[in-house]
Amino acid sequence: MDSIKIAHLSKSFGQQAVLTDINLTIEPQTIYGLLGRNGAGKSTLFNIISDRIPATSGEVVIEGQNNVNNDRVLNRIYLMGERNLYPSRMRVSDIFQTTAALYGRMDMDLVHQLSSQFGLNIRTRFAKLSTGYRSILKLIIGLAVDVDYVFFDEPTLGLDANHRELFYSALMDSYAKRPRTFVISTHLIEEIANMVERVLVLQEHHITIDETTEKVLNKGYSITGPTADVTAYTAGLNVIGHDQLGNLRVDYVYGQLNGSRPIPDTVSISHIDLQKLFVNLTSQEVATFEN
Ligand SMILES: Nc1ncnc2c1ncn2[C@@H]1O[C@H](COP(=O)(O)OP(=O)(O)OP(=O)(O)O)[C@@H](O)[C@H]1O
Repeated sequence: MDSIKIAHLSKSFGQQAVLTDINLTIEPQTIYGLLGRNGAGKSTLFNIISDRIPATSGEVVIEGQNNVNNDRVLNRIYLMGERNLYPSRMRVSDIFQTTAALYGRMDMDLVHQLSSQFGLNIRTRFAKLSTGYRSILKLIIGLAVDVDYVFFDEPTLGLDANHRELFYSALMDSYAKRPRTFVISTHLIEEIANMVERVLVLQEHHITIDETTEKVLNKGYSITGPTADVTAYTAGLNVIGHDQLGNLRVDYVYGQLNGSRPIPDTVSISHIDLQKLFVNLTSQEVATFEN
């Protein structure tokens, strides 16, 4: 099994640049979280990888071959996108059958098991499904179709908390049985933080972070204490944001702390969660991304 290599990929819509010179390797058998603020270009990236829209320049190479109009390699990937591609009068059961025929391989036992667990009536016509059940239909396909790369674009849109939990556990079960790559784009960062092995952050048209989740979390710190002590301690560090409450200040740092600098008794240091880290990294006008 090969990787997906994205080289010098750029995409503009008219005058608006969305992706600029993206270089990225998506490895086999890895669960990724793709994080980016609204409008950052996550769906655009997914749509180009799956050849639903053309890139302005650059290329996507899947298992050694350029993806454009290449059914052989496009058949190795599945994109669960935002768009609803199915005819409104089509029944759920027919959508499953059609997709199975298109890809050649689908775990129909899993389809029926998940349909029953999610309470999805397979006799229903697509048009009659609620937003949540449209997501459920598409995520069942994403879990059951036998491909090497699955791209989930906002997979839990409209799902209640119970169904989101069910999806996460079904994904982990499926991954354990047949390891393959899942790239999950979501704004519910903390819900996927424990599942994802690598974190990708898309910001300012670029991939600014491509690291293991463990490394990313190890580099995120909050430094809390009286303002003067905190700012003295964090001077020269990569401070990505701060909170202020009266004289109490929290500086958020991404990267190395200064090991030789003594920590004042008044200051406490702890790691921060992925969501807090992401919010601070992407709330700046111009962020810096030190290693
Ligand atoms: N077909 C299109 N024509 C013109 N502009 C587009 C088109 N598709 C996307 N865009 C623009 O490209 C930018 C990126 O959109 P995209 O949907 O890829 O972002 P996203 O990161 O998936 O956002 P969100 O998290 O809000 O879903 C947005 O400014 C959007 O308006």
